[in-house]
Amino acid sequence: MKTRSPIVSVLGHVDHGKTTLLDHIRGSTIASKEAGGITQHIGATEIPMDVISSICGGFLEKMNIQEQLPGLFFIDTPGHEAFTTLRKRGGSLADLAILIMDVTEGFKPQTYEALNILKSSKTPFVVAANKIDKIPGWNSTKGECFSKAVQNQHKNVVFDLDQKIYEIVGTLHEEGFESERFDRVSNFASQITIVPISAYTGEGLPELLTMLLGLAYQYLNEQLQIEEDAPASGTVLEVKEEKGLGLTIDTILYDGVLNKDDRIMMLTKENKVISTKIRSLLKPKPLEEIRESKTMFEDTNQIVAAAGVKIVAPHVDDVVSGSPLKVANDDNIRVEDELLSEVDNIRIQTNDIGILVKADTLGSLEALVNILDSKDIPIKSAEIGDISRRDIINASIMYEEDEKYGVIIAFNVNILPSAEDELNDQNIMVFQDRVIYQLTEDYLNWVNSAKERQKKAKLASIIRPSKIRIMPKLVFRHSKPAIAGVEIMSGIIEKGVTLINDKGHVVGRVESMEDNGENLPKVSRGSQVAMAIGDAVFEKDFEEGDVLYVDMSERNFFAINNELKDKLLDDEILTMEELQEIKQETEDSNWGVINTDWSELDTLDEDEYEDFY
Ligand SMILES: Nc1nc2c(ncn2[C@@H]2O[C@H](COP(=O)(O)OP(=O)(O)OP(=O)(O)O)[C@@H](O)[C@H]2O)c(=O)[nH]1
Repeated sequence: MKTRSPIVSVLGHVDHGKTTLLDHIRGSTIASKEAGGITQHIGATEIPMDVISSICGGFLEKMNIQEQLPGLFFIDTPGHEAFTTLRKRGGSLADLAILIMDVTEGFKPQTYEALNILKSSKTPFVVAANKIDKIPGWNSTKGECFSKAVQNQHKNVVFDLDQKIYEIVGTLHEEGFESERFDRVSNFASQITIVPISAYTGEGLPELLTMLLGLAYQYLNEQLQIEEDAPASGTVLEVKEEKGLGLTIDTILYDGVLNKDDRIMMLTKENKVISTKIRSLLKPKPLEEIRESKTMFEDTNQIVAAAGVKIVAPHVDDVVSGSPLKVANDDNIRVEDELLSEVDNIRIQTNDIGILVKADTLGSLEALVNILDSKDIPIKSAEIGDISRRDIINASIMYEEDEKYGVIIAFNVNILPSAEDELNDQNIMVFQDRVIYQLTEDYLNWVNSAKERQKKAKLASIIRPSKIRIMPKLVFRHSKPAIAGVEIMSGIIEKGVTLINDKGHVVGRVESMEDNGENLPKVSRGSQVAMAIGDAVFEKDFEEGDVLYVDMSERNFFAINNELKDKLLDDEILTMEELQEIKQETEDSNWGVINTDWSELDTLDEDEYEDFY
């Protein structure tokens, strides 16, 4: 057994300083070469303990931390959001995390997202409140520990910083975490530590690294014990083409040992297990040698966790980023089962009806599905890979079931050209964003605004009460259609409505209304227009001087009562009452008496809705 370095990932919003922090940590360690320097891995950087001790000065002793760990192993997060969701068996690939934020900006969408991911993967983390040197009046000293640097500041500057820290404490509290500035933490087991730093000047880095080590000692004892000669386990970061080498797999090993002649198993985008034999194991060359030889990598025969390694092997085209990687030299079936059970672990509950989800890696798919689940958004299918024509067709089938599920939520994937064409022909929505949590928000906002739009459309289609009078001596045409001069006596009348007389008989449908040669779609009280009434015959269906009412169904009547009544004018209300009287006398003595709630209308399907109108 040996203790490996804890794997640390740096998460945070765009531009809040992830790269600068990692660069600074690397930079300071390169500078302190005599202390042993760093090991550059594929996709990661390892800082040995003696280097950390030299950066942290007396802090480690002060914290009473024994030097038991080989160092800290930082995954190179920047520019690759999917890293935030890399997983290993039973949780996140990272054992520890730094949640970094710009102290002058506080929480931003990706900060919330990172926090959610840390919460759901239960990864212990430290908050780095970065860019303290940007606080107006801050007096920087390169590489200084925060505890000393803060003594060099004017009291107003310290006050400013504290205000900002307390805002972060407040937001963390709302998100379910108790936290404090590291030097005021009373209980390390229940409070998250916040370390003010500048990734730029290096201020506060000693404390940041010390706090990480503190977390490692507190939480990670067993997790870090590995068997040095056990077959390796790892997580695939990326499959990528490398000049002269073909397809290679960048992998982080978190357990065991990988040998050059090992056979390995990984998962494909289709969740199938592939088995392949390693051709070569590569690690980065030291910087000076890269300059001389221009080749970036060197061969190695064996590599022990924790480590980042580039693997050259055939048949790896379909391997998915985030896939587990395992050595399978003898008991292939067992290893295959283990891999498949990892996929099952990503518990994706699918429904008959729901949205489609696409993501680039197993980890990001899992994170996305978890967030959608927590918001009770049903998922029809969740898959890795670009959006294909088949996805668009499947989403359009869902659209037929329910408009709000005719949707694809996609993280870090592209729309294939053939799918673009199909998409143009369909009504479905594709949501794409680099922030997982933003995708869910956008989708929910869209669903809500669609509901609002539907409601507005329903309101707009309610027929309003209105009555008209056929003016004497102004019947211009007797039939097909009958055309007469009319006066609008109440309400607003729209083209297309049906008119009835005071005996409840249908007179005809308003085909058009005209005034001074102008065609009018709707006309309001007091106007006089020439009205064409289809199917009506003068002196059979209506006479000069007749008062005619706009006809409506009983449900429309209730809809007005429930939704529009306070918007009606007195004369319109009167017209409603007159219409009700006519209906009660001619159709049903209870017409318009038993009210049905409008909200029921929201649950009507299309046919019922048509019926209603
Ligand atoms: N003043 C100051 N600027 C900083 C500090 N840390 C980072 N910056 C600047 O902020 C900008 C963004 O920093 P990055 O390190 O690239 O941020 P990032 O989080 O890696 O950004 P992405 O990789 O795009 O997500 C750069 O211009 C940095 O120089 C800091 O402590 N102080």
